Amino acid sequence: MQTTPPQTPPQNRKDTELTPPQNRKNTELRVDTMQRRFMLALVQLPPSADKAAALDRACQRVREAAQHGARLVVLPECFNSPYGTQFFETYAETVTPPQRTFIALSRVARESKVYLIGGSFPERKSGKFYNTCLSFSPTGELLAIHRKLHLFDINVPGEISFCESKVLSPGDKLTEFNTEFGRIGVGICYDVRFPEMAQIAARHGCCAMIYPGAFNLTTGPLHWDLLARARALDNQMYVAMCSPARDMTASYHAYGHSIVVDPNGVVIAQAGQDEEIVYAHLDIDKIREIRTAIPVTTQRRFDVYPDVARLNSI
Ligand SMILES: NC(=O)CC(=O)C(=O)O
Repeated sequence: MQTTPPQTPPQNRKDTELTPPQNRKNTELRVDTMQRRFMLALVQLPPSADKAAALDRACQRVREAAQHGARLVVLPECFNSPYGTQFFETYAETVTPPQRTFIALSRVARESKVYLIGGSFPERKSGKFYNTCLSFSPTGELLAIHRKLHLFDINVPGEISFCESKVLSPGDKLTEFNTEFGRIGVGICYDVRFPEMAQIAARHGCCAMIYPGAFNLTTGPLHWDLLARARALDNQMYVAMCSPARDMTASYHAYGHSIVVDPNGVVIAQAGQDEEIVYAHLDIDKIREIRTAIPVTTQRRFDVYPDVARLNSI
């Protein structure tokens, strides 16, 4: 985690540098310049063991989303590798130097002129492995690297047992970046279960929290929608979660149902279980309206309980 306050003004900063809360007016939406309405697309792709084919298909669908007017496009968790600890080392790539996945995502973001939150892929770095999401600008510039902070280690007896930490290491920082629509926070899948991340992003002025994710047939029906709605309502911000499509022949059965929730906690777009692109208009003014009507953002009692954003100050 970064410990010294960055000097660069937020609008000129690119990636994961976060202004410490004490230097910023909390709860202010970061909409300085800006375009107040834009289209988000979640690309729900089928899982594939063929990395090159999956990457091609992802790029093709990003172009399609851009042609439909999307300005921010999101891919699913592990979109070009099977999701399983036995696969991560085989499919892993480096970010430095950039390898195939980085190069293809950067190129398609540039060619399609979209912001791209490139799902995730297994990353190899200094002898360790991470579940990593790269975000690119419409010029193909790398804006942010998010390494899944909370690893998916669960055991629901008789249902599902998964232990990402057998192979993966956790990331160690929060991820936000600026766009002309507003500031965007990024997490990966299991990260959505940890409300502090979204809360901090909201208090840093983010308009949306975006999670590439791959829930399963046990936790998906139970928690997927509920978590997306909870993070959105608690923080009066947009929340989107982008899943792989379901494939019952794959080793991991993803839930699907990619979802976009508005700052009232209302689901405004949702996929089924198959391959699909879901579109939603995000309206920055709506956040302000909702926060004005039900002003919990400014009614917090930090005199009684601590400001979590300060506790997690980076
Ligand atoms: N796959 C994940 O990281 C998380 C998940 O499936 C769950 O939280 O449930």
